[in-house]
Amino acid sequence: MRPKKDRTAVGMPGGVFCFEAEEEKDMSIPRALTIAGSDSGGGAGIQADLKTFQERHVYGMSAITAITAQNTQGVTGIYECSEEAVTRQMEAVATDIGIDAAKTGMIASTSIMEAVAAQVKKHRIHPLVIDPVMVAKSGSSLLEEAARHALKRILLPLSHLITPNLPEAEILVGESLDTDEKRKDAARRLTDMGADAVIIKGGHLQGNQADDLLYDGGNFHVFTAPRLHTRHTHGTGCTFSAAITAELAKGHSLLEAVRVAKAYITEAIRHPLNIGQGHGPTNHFAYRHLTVTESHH
Ligand SMILES: Nc1ncnc2c1ncn2[C@@H]1O[C@H](COP(=O)(O)OP(=O)(O)O)[C@@H](O)[C@H]1O
Ligand SMILES: Cc1ncc(COP(=O)(O)O)c(N)n1
Repeated sequence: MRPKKDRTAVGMPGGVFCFEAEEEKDMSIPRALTIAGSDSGGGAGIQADLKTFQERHVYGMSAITAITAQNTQGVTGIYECSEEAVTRQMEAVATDIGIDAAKTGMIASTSIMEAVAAQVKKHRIHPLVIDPVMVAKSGSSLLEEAARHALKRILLPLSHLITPNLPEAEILVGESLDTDEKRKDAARRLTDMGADAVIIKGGHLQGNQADDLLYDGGNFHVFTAPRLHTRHTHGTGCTFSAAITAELAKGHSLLEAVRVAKAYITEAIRHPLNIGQGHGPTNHFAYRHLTVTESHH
């Protein structure tokens, strides 16, 4: 791309300049869609997903299922979008731009799940990562109680990967998962219910490790990281599943996608931004700095 001699760009503070559009050339940037709730505080949901897509060099698009009034201290309002609003957003991006991979986050009701599933099938959206968001870290419910069963029936069978945290996995299989064997069995059962693959995240485990257990339908893989002692873990699950989705959009294998996502989320937690007075967000700049540092050695 060539720098453009553009009067609006030249002379902007910070030496900003823009590039001439190469209209006829397919830039072939991978495109990823997030179907999730908006977090006004910018730490979780749509905002975390789009920041992650951008950092992973993927073109990000969104279908907003609900607007939450939220900050690092909690959720003060939830305003659900209509099924029509969700359908039209998905239809708009699928028919024009195209989707290389998609993820779901907060989908609060059965009727919106049905609308999402219809669009996924109609436009053959694949691979689809399902983050079965149920309760915010601050304690607010983000999924109607009655819709928990619908999530298993409607969304789970469409998923290339489902990414429950420990409490979500326990709800999905209906029992406590306090041993490695039980977690392995739960992962197998979730694939029996229709998911191609399952990763049970380790953020809620006891102990010094935050290890995630992946079952790819044939084998188990454990992605390890030390438990980082911080209260700034708002949006970790959203960030992790968005990073996996971004790598899948590039055509990478599931194992490679999870490997990159685990490194990304670990750095994003390791270097907190200290934003807000409660549970602060993940740091999307951290992995960039890590890779830049690595390339200098
Ligand atoms: N304190 C922590 N230290 C290191 N990794 C963490 C920590 N908390 C969460 N993670 C990691 O962040 C990712 C998201 O997990 P988790 O927090 O369990 O999801 P959720 O946000 O859905 O509850 C996983 O890879 C998990 O291992
Ligand atoms: C809109 C929205 N989506 C997802 C989460 C879950 O994130 P967390 O469990 O880190 O609070 C959230 N709080 N808000």
